Amino acid sequence: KTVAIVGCPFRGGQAKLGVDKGPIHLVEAGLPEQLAELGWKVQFDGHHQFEEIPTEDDPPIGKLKNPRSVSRVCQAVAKVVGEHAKKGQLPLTLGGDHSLAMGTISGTLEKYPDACVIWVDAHADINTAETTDSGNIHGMPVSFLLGIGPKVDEFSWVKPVLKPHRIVYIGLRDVDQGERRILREYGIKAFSMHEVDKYGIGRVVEMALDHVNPGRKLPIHLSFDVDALDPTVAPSTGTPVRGGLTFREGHYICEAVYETGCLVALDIMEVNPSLADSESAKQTVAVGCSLARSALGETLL
Ligand SMILES: N[C@@]1(C(=O)O)CN(C[C@@H]2CCCCN2)C[C@@H]1CCC[B-](O)(O)O
Ligand SMILES: [Mn+2]
Ligand SMILES: [Mn+2]
Ligand SMILES: [Mn+2]
Repeated sequence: KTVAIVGCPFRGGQAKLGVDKGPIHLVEAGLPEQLAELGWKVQFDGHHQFEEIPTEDDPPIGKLKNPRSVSRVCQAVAKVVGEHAKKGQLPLTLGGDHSLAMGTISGTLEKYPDACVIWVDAHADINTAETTDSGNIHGMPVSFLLGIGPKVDEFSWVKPVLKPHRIVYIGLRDVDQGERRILREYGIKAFSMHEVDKYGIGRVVEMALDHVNPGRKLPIHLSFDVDALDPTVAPSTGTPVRGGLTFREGHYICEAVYETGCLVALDIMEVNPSLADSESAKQTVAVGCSLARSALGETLL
């Protein structure tokens, strides 16, 4: 089985510099070799060069920042991920900020229209053009994929391919008021850190899978924002929030998803190597690599 590494050096979905360097740090930490070690055939065509749209040519649309750049890059990513998936490969997208998931999940669902999404994150990333406060599109990908909220012409290419009962969240602990309303209104299942504490990660993952993939027959797209982990575990990320998943809880999710045998696509997002001292940056890059390995079959015994 081939894993196709899609390096996406992109930061337009948010304001901090450095998250576009995530892919190169993950690759230079040896991720391709580590996956080959696990027995994967590894295809890595080099990092995608997204031609930048100069800021002066990409003014906000309403509150949305860098809309043309985000749209163009995500459309390119959707095409690349879709192509790899159609070839029967497993696309592993390395971010880059989480707005990229508009592209990755669009690509996956083109090949696997009935795929379900497991979204591991401190945040719901489900703000609409109306509910967003920041205007940072990395806080919005899920709303575009569901086709909810006011239409934004620039993003008309994003088809409403995702259904509310086909996504489940694990790790939420910083959800805006508007997002809380949307989660309730659409009946979207979310296991916050409260549920992780209450039931333990084993039961939470089982309940999450039972919700979106009851017979374990549907393909799974795992979209992992490293800020789901506690900042002591993954410090070098753009929007850290205290009280997150432990190292083991994060890896357990990946191991359990791999065990289903249903994984068809994986995103490791929001590693920003330039946000902390080099030790913390290295630690965060190393966690990104180990999460990917666990989701792709690495076991402890
Ligand atoms: N909901 C957010 C948005 O900007 O829309 C607001 N939040 C930051 C904000 C800081 C002040 C207290 C409330 N939270 C970040 C989140 C997006 C995270 C995107 B991800 O990809 O990193 O998950
Ligand atoms: Mn996110
Ligand atoms: Mn997040
Ligand atoms: Mn983040």
